Amino acid sequence: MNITVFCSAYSLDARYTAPAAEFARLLGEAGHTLVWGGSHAGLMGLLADGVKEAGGRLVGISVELLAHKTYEGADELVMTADLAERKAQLLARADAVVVLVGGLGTLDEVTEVLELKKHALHDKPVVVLDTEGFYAGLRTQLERMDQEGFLPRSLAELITFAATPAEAFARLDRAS
Ligand SMILES: C/C(=C\CNc1ncnc2c1ncn2[C@@H]1O[C@H](COP(=O)(O)O)[C@@H](O)[C@H]1O)CO
Repeated sequence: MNITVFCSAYSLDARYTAPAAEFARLLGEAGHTLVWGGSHAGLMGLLADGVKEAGGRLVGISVELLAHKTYEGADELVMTADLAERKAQLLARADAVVVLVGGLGTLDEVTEVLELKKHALHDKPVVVLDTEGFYAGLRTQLERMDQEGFLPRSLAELITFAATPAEAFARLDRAS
């Protein structure tokens, strides 16, 4: 499977990096392909290293303005003209989308994927690995949208939350 992962471009504390490394190992050992932003920066680089070391493939979707941060050693590298084109490619290449801890870039990517899913423009699984309850606030906000009639389909159809790398990985298996 091609698994698109959104995650932080920053170097983080071990309580965030360890579950990301574990998820990378699971992906690689299963022979999946990681599709990601194509950078060596922070958690993105750690993830790519882990998938590669465990035997997986890497497809990087980079963007002109961040070309200097490109990961060397991807099996395939796509250079896009702008962030919008990159987001479109990250989704187009995915069989499923996984969200690890991240900042505004990650939030931008996941909200776009959810908005497109809301409009039935795709139906790919979206799984959040909610390490350390990092996404508790986002989850609460989404649940309120669901409960108070702001969503055209149930939240459970749009996105699922996993507490551990193994749980996130198992959800991908069910998606294949
Ligand atoms: C860390 C720095 C620059 C590197 N920046 C990025 N490189 C590649 N991809 C990026 C970068 N910034 C955002 N992205 C995309 O958004 C997600 C990460 O953003 P976040 O704000 O860190 O969550 C990630 O999924 C990428 O696709 C500065 O030296």
